[in-house]
Amino acid sequence: MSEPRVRRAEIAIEQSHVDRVYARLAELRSQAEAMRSKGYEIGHGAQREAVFEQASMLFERDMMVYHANQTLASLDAEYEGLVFGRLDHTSRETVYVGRLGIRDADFDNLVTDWRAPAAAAFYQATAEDPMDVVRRRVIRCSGQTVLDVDDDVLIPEGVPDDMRVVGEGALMAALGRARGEKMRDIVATIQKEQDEVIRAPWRGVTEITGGPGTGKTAVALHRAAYLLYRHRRQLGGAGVLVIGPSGVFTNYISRVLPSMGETNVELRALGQVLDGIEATRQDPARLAAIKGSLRMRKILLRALRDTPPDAPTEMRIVYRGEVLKLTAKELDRVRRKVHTQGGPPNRSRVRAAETLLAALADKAEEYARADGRTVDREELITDLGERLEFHRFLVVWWPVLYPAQVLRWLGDERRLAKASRQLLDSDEIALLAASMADRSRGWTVADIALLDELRVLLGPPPKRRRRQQVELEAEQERDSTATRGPQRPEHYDEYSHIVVDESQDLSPMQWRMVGRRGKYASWTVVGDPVQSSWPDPGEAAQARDQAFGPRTPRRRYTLRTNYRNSAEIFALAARVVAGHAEADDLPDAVRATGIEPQIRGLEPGTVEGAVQAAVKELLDAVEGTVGVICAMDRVPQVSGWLAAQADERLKVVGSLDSKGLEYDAVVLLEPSELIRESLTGRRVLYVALTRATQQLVVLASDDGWLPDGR
Ligand SMILES: Nc1ncnc2c1ncn2[C@@H]1O[C@H](COP(=O)(O)OP(=O)(O)OP(=O)(O)O)[C@@H](O)[C@H]1O
Repeated sequence: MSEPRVRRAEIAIEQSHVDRVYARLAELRSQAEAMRSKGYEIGHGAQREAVFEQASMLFERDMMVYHANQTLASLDAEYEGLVFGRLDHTSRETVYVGRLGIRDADFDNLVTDWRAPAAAAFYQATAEDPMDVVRRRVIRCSGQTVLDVDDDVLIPEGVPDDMRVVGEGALMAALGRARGEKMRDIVATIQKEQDEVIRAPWRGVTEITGGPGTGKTAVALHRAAYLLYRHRRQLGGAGVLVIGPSGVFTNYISRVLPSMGETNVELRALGQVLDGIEATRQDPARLAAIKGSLRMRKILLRALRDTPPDAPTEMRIVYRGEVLKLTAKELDRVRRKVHTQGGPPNRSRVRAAETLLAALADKAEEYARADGRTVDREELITDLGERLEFHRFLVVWWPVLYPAQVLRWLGDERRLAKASRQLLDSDEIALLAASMADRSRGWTVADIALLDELRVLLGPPPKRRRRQQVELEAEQERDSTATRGPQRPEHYDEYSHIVVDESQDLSPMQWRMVGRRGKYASWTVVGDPVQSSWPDPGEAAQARDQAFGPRTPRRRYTLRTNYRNSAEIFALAARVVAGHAEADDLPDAVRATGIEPQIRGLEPGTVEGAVQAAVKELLDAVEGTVGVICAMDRVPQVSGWLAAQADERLKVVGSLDSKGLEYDAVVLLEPSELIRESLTGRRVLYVALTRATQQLVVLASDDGWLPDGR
């Protein structure tokens, strides 16, 4: 038979299996729906029963409805193809591999879940170690239709006469395909080195390093899905948290886990870790470096111990006809005493009251001594402690404090200077105070870690005040940022597994924030030191080690193949970062396209037109997305230039927000500006240069960004 006829025949064989799978899926769906209705019926019946029976029935109903809903959610998830692989073993047994495991009515496997041990050979078998697999087949579907098949023969001498082999290069075909707005899963083409990381043991810390495009993010997400499948009992309850650098990024990766049937993983950007607030704005590099450094912890601690701006500066209270007066200095002494006894201020109210009463008693004794009298301290303390006026004073002098409020105090330069003695210089103080004083623009991503630190340092407000806190913070955010409904209202610390992507960029304060959520967790940590935009890696490493805990075992994997960029594009990126990375840190790009990246000079006054022309050209040249990457503060201007080019495939992003993203084609505007705006200049430029899969146009008015200016 000719090759096209063989291919058609093989596609037809796989189509008949895929049809059986979908028919069975429809049956399972209606069973799940029936179970859900039955669950609701039990609930209705229960209303008429005795209370204890009602409770157990309601529980049963909840479980049934829960399970039915879970099943329906995973059956309904959007997939590009439920069945994507097939293994033919030497024993002639065949195993179909897919996103879910499905059995027929006789309990025989129709599809094996990709995460099950029986599917491991799909990813791990090689010609050297074929694991009894004669033929590995990738099946490409659109909806329920098989479009193509692609085979690898692992034991050529084991191919039986009636087995046909079609095509080659499922991976290359997948890499060459156009990119959409959201990342796709890679279950059908996971490579062996990646599979090893995905299936690594769940305990401890698994570190994944590798250059751009090596699949670190894809691997980390598939690992989350794998771990939940294999260790749901240990990990499912407290849940899995995935932390990404930005909301744009979490949105980009949001479809990967649902497409594998996992809907219970929480994705959060660094600006969204704190419930109720969503920060998207980035600070300029110098300011971000101050806010992210460990010095801030001490500054915050000093700030919250300072006298609140509205606190009264004097106390007067009448006891037995005599005015007892505490001056500002004396009140400060009392405040210091309460703080030095430790404990978060919101939990130290009672101690504050006791210390204040003791100071009043001291004062009364001091007056009495002068007149040769004595004072009954106990009586004084009981009497004053029960007075309404005393409590009225206490609530304003030792108010319940909220993180947002204390952080705003630092907008007062004098107060900040006091809190940052010997920690910040005067320029840094001016910069930080100006940022905290500016209420018009809401919080930045770096502020979230500070708010979280304060949350812990201040301690929880009394219960009835918590609602007020949410309202206060919401009110402060209303103008500039959107509020999110709290998903996990308390118990922040209970995630069982945390995935941190782009971990090279977490500041020490962000590591503290994330570490707080993983006190008992195992970790998957993804990063590439060469792409780092954080200026003090030593301090960040220290905070990271603390987040993991001192005795947590670690294992490290390095991925070395760049699946994203064409070899031509990556060669330019590698040249630009050469002096800032060891050759061993740079991956190999596997796919050549024959299209070199273009570098076009810009003359003054031609920038807008040049951007518009390059964008138009690239939108015509590629089928998928086109990204325009520029310096962070240029984004509004460039978006304005492209407002008329209404095309959903076009996105404008600032350099820092381009982390982790990818486009079919990229226009990179003024690379020297990217270097200047960041404290780790070339590394950020390297990130921007490695976002394109097919075509790259660099528009530059100078050559300073190229090594040797060439
Ligand atoms: N085995 C694979 N099969 C198909 N596509 C793959 C495979 N591995 C990686 N890719 C693709 O390569 C691209 C890069 O992957 P990913 O974004 O995970 O890389 P990364 O290492 O996180 O990159 P960066 O550090 O630049 O953010 C994605 O489009 C991903 O789907």
